[in-house]
Amino acid sequence: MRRAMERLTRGVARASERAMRGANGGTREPVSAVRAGAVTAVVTGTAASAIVAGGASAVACAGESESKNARAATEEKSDGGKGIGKGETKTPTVVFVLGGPGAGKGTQCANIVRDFAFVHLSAGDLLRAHMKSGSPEGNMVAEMIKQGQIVPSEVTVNLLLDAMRASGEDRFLIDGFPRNKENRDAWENTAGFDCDFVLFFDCPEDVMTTRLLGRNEGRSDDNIETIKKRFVTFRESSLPVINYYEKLNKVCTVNSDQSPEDVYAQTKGFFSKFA
Ligand SMILES: Nc1ncnc2c1ncn2[C@@H]1O[C@H](COP(=O)(O)OP(=O)(O)OP(=O)(O)O)[C@@H](O)[C@H]1O
Ligand SMILES: Nc1ccn([C@@H]2O[C@H](COP(=O)(O)O)[C@@H](O)[C@H]2O)c(=O)n1
Repeated sequence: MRRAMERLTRGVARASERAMRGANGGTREPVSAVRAGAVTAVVTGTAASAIVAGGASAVACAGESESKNARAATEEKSDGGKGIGKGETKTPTVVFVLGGPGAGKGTQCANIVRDFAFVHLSAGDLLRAHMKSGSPEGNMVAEMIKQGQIVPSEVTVNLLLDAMRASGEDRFLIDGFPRNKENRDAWENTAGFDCDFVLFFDCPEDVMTTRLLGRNEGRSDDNIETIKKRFVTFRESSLPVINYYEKLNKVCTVNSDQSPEDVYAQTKGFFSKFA
């Protein structure tokens, strides 16, 4: 684990340099990854799954209650981890947790942590803590969050790696990451291992809007103006990432337009192999 983390840290500087050359806060993702007709569906409030290409795979994943790819990854890991990463004998288990703003990612991660041996790392929480530093970089992060924009990957990946290292653990729910292609590239170029699977909470925008406006945690981005911007960022930059993993049959989709209990009943099925 330690060697994997040291390698991650070395690699992140190189990847960040590459990513930062073209970084613009999350608008570089090709919208072509999203099916054309579906964009309208999202604008009108249809659940995001309507625009994720390869939806059949997601249904298959949900129907199985355990991702085929997650199982395959576990089988590889139980074989000493050979073939994962670059000569590492042990790699962390990572589940990326994605979904629109207010879809319920944090709420469900808390449930998973209670019942399974995972560390929850929220990219948004790490960035919010970082912005309180008052440093120039912290101020930049504060402004980008207020505008609903995606912070350059160098910042986020470093915060995640530091937190992973500090935990001393080897199973992580990484919530709200990767949020765009730049995030994903930075991860791929540095980690040397991919996620086991992506847990995608799918929820209509009108439902998410109501939840965010009722959250009442004093967040600078839980206001209607920023919420609209966050939805645009999600559609344009984050859904293509889900599309990408969908094509790899790695997405486990949960309909999060249900009570928290019902959402969790569906969610925990994907973690049975970790019990
Ligand atoms: N299934 C649900 N039904 C109703 N309310 C919910 C549900 N899940 C979460 N909430 C509430 O909605 C709000 C947003 O939930 P949460 O913070 O978990 O979402 P999130 O996806 O992590 O959001 P963000 O991406 O903005 O951090 C919270 O106030 C939470 O209590
Ligand atoms: N990978 C990420 C994750 C988050 N952000 C910024 O933080 C904001 C809040 O994120 P939540 O997951 O807590 O909703 C988000 O809108 C982004 O501004 C980011 O840049 N990169």
